[in-house]
Amino acid sequence: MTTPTGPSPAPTRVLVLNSGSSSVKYQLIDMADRSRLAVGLAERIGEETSAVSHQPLSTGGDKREWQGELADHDAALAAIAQELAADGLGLDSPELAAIGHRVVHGGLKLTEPTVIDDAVLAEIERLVPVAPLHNPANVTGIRTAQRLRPDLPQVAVFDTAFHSSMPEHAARYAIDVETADAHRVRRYGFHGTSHAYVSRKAAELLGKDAADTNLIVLHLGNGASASAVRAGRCEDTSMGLTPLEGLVMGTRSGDIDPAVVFHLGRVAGMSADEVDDLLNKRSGLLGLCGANDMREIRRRVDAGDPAARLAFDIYIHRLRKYIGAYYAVLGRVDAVVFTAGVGENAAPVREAAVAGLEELGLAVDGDLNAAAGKEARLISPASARVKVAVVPTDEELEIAEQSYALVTASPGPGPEGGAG
Ligand SMILES: Nc1ncnc2c1ncn2[C@@H]1O[C@H](COP(=O)(O)OP(=O)(O)O)[C@@H](O)[C@H]1O
Ligand SMILES: CC(=O)OP(=O)(O)O
Ligand SMILES: [Mg+2]
Repeated sequence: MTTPTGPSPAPTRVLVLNSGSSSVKYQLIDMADRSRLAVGLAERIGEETSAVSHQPLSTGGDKREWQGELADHDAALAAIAQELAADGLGLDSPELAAIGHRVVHGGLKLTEPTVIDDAVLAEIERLVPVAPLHNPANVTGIRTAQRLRPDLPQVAVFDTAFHSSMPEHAARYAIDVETADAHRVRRYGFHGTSHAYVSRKAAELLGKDAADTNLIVLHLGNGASASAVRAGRCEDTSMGLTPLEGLVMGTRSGDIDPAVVFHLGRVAGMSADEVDDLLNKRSGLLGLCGANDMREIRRRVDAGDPAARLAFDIYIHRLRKYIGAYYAVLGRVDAVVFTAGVGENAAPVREAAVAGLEELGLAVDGDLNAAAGKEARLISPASARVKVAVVPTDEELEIAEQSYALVTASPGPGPEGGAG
């Protein structure tokens, strides 16, 4: 057999950046075999105690961790680039095919993975007011990556994309249509990359065709959202115009009577920005009991702390309301699926979320639920009519898949493919 000679092989690696308000999660993935070459996290950006943890998986090297000050996202990306370069995986590598960015809000126009140009970046910036915790960090991540590799396609994959299939009766608020349309006030939904990925994996786990599968997907991380998925399409989701609506989250209130905002303005003299800050950053589990990490809340619940107990109960009550609502939206449910940090790890949350719902065909098996695992798995008894599943999300792989597919897509019939 001869070794073919000719041009060097096309690049197959994608660097995925998931920039949050104070952190950047990243993964370098080789799409030739979907292997992770490196994964890492820069956190507490903007504080003196910023930290980077980097795991070079391709070399089998040990995890490297250090603390120091990363003044801003620019500094964080420079540190990430340095860590990658130390393993011979630097951003200057000719093997990089694209950088894929998680972008939280794409609005009405950006509903597909998109190669970022000036107009796309301007649109992501225009949407900052409706994703104030997320889009600014996404913009910084994109700008810095563009500066480091101006020649490389930068691809945006939007959290809102999967939910753009929502029917109008789920996407619209019941407010004056002209006002809503003039200001594009409607429900967009978020965490869509996760809901899409987890829905596909859940159908596989159930051994069913996605086209014949109805799911309630519960993405419970720091931000949290539920979605009703019929045949692989989103029919409703709990987040709305912004990632504030819906479930109780780490620091966000989720659903409240909108009149709370006017009331606080009138009786507490709070400005719109102050209420925004209250509901996004000082509410949810943190506002209720002073902690937003479910592990700490469970420890305190087990120790008999009443504030933690009430916070947990409020969190669960809201979750159960959405399970009931989406059961009714879908009519028939094949599975309730838990994912993200809390959903994948917190057995007491999963147990409490479906406790007493046997009449709806829902139950968890105590042993299966308690067993830790990294794989997609069923935790309902074999006899359950509606399955309950834990499916680890993988937003980074999904972003890499979509970015790579976009930059390697055939541009249409060329000289070889044409009728000639
Ligand atoms: N073993 C665990 N038990 C309970 N909660 C956990 C566990 N591990 C992680 N979590 C929760 O997961 C949350 C983070 O989830 P994650 O999906 O990583 O969120 P995000 O992507 O929004 O940062 C943490 O705030 C923590 O409450
Ligand atoms: C949209 C959103 O809430 O994202 P995260 O959970 O990463 O904060
Ligand atoms: Mg997340």
